Amino acid sequence: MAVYTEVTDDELNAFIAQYDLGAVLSCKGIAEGVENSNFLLVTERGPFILTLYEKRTRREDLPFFLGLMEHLADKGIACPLPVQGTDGLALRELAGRPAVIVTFLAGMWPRRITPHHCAELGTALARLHLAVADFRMERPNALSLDGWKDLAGKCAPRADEVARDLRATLEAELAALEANWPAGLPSGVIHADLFPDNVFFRGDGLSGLIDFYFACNDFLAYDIAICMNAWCFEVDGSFNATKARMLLTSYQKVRPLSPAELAALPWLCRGSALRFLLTRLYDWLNHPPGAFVRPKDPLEYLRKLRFHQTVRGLGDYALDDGGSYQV
Ligand SMILES: Nc1ncnc2c1ncn2[C@@H]1O[C@H](COP(=O)(O)OP(=O)(O)OP(=O)(O)O)[C@@H](O)[C@H]1O
Ligand SMILES: N[C@@H](CCO)C(=O)O
Repeated sequence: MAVYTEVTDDELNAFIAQYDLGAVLSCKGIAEGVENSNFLLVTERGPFILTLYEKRTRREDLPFFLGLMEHLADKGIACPLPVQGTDGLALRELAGRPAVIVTFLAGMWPRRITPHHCAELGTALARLHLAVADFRMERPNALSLDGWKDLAGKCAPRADEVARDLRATLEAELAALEANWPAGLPSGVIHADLFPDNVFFRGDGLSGLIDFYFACNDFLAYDIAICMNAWCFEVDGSFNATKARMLLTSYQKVRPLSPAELAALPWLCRGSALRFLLTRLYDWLNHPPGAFVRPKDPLEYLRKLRFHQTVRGLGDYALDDGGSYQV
C-alpha cells in the first residue's frame, strides 16, 4: 500500500498541534496510490488527507503544486485545498518528509468507465485549462522529451527482460517523437496525470479532481492525450472511439480546440503513451523487493503505444470530424 513512511503517534500529535484542527481522532494509511504516502486523518474538525511526499515529488516543486490547488479552488474548481497551520504555513515536515494536510474531497473514482464519465471529464479538464490562464507560477514538464530520453537510457540495459526488443522499440519511438513533436500549440498548466483514480464522482456527477503532483507547463492538448490513453481504452486493449468523442466534444463546448491541436493529437497520444510506459518500466525494474506497492503494468502502455503508431490521422480514431459529434 502507498505508505512508504510510517508516522509515530508522538510525531503526529506534535505535528497536529501546529494547526487549529483539534485533537486527532484517527489516522489510517490509504492503500491506493503509488507515489506518496497518504493518510486519512480524522480530527475534531472532520476528515482531512495527510500527505508525506516521497521520491518523485521534489521539495522545490511543492510551492507550485500547493499554489496551484489554492488558485484552482479560488476559481471554483473542486480540488483539495492545503490547510494552513496557526503560523499561516501549509508546507512543513513530518517523519523526515515534506508534509501537507489538504481538505478531504467526497466522492469515489469510477471503477468501470462509461462514455458519460468521459463527457464529465472533458468538461472538467477544459474548465481546469481555462482556470489556470492567470496562474503565474511555472514548472517545466520534467517528463517530456528530455525526461523520456533520460528514463529510456536508465531502463535500456534491462528493457528486453520485460518485452522482446523493447529497448529498440523505445529508441525508435524516441527518435520518431523527436522528429515529429508539435511546436507552438496553446500551452499552460496541465494536470498531466488525470487518470480515473484522480477524478471523483458523486452519483453521475464529477465531484472533484485530486493529485496535482505532476502538474506542469506544457501543451494543453497533451493533457487531452493523457486522458484519451487513460480513459478511452478497454481492458482488452481496444480503443473506444465513443468515449474519446464524448471527451473531446464536452471539452470543446468549454474550450474549442484549434485545427493544429486536433491534428497534433496522434503524436501527443504517442508521447503520452511513451511517458507512462517509461515511468512504469522504470518502477517495474527498480521497485525494492518486498515493497508493499505493486508497480503498474508497463506493457499496458506498450500496447497503447503500438495502437497509436498505426494511426495516421484523426480518422483512424474515428474522430475525423474533430470530435464535434453531438452528445
Ligand atoms: N483530498 C482527498 N480527498 C479524499 N481522498 C483523497 C484525497 N487525496 C487523496 N485521497 C485518497 O488517497 C488516494 C491516493 O491519493 P493520490 O492519488 O494523491 O496518491 P498518489 O500516491 O499520488 O497516487 P497516484 O498513484 O495516483 O499518483 C486516492 O485514491 C484517494 O482515495
Ligand atoms: N497514473 C500513473 C501513476 C501515478 O503517477 C500511471 O498509471 O502510471
